[in-house]
Amino acid sequence: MPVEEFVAGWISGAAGLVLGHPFDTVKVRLQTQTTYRGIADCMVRIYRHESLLGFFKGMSFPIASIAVVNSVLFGVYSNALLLLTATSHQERRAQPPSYMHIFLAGCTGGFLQAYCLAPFDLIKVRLQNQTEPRAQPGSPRPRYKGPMHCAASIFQEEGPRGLFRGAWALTLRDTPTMGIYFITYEGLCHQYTPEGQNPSSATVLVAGGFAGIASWVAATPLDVIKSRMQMDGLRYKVYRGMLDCMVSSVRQEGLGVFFRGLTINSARAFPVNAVTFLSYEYLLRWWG
Ligand SMILES: C[N+](C)(C)CCCC[C@H](N)C(=O)O
Repeated sequence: MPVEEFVAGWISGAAGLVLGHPFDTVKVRLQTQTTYRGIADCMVRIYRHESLLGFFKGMSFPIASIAVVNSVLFGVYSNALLLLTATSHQERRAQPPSYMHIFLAGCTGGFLQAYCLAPFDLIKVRLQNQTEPRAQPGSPRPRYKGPMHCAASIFQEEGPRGLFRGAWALTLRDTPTMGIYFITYEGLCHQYTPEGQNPSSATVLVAGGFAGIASWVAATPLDVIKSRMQMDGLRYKVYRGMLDCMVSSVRQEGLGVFFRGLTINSARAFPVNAVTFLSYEYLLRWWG
């Protein structure tokens, strides 16, 4: 089994992650808290109240876990294509796989990575939603002191299953949309690359960027539900399940609730995924 894809997936994911985390924090706050009037208001208030560090809350765990998550995504995707089409990463330029195969391989990668991602994503969302400024004498203490404390508290208070809160919504969010992610990327690369050649850096950047945006547009409705389910159970349980969360969110806030965070997420998705795909492609070419 080719392991290069797993390692390339890990490094490229980490590069994208650091770049996108500040945007991600704003997105999560907009999706789960109703006190912000918009992106600018949220940014200004995070900066004033929590300083620049506020934007980087909850980042350490994703950095540690991206090794597993992105390497599973890219590794499973590439190896699934190998199974479906009997072509390696290099050979696929000359013999491009069908879109059906790309979609299926993407969905498989998305499905499997969702399970690895679920507990890490939950902890990230809980930490991102802590609005208290960094420890200053006399200031209110945040609920969780850090990622390990957060994980241990969830385990104690909500049981082992608590760590997988929102995992269903996350799996439903990622399975089809990872198919969309890879189809958009491969489709755009194919469109703008002469037969049999490797795509240029500019093509990879643009195709990666649009793959990020397209998949996030499709993923946003379930992303909102996922984030809300993850925050649920913290103090008291509001939702009886995913469907209940959807229905009561729409009842209270209208259909627009499904698009919360879409603008900031698209702005984040372009650079993050451009960098992710560029480093992935270059690492594989370098090793190949
Ligand atoms: C499929 N879905 C839209 C959920 C994610 C696709 C992009 C994943 C990337 N690591 C990022 O954070 O942007």
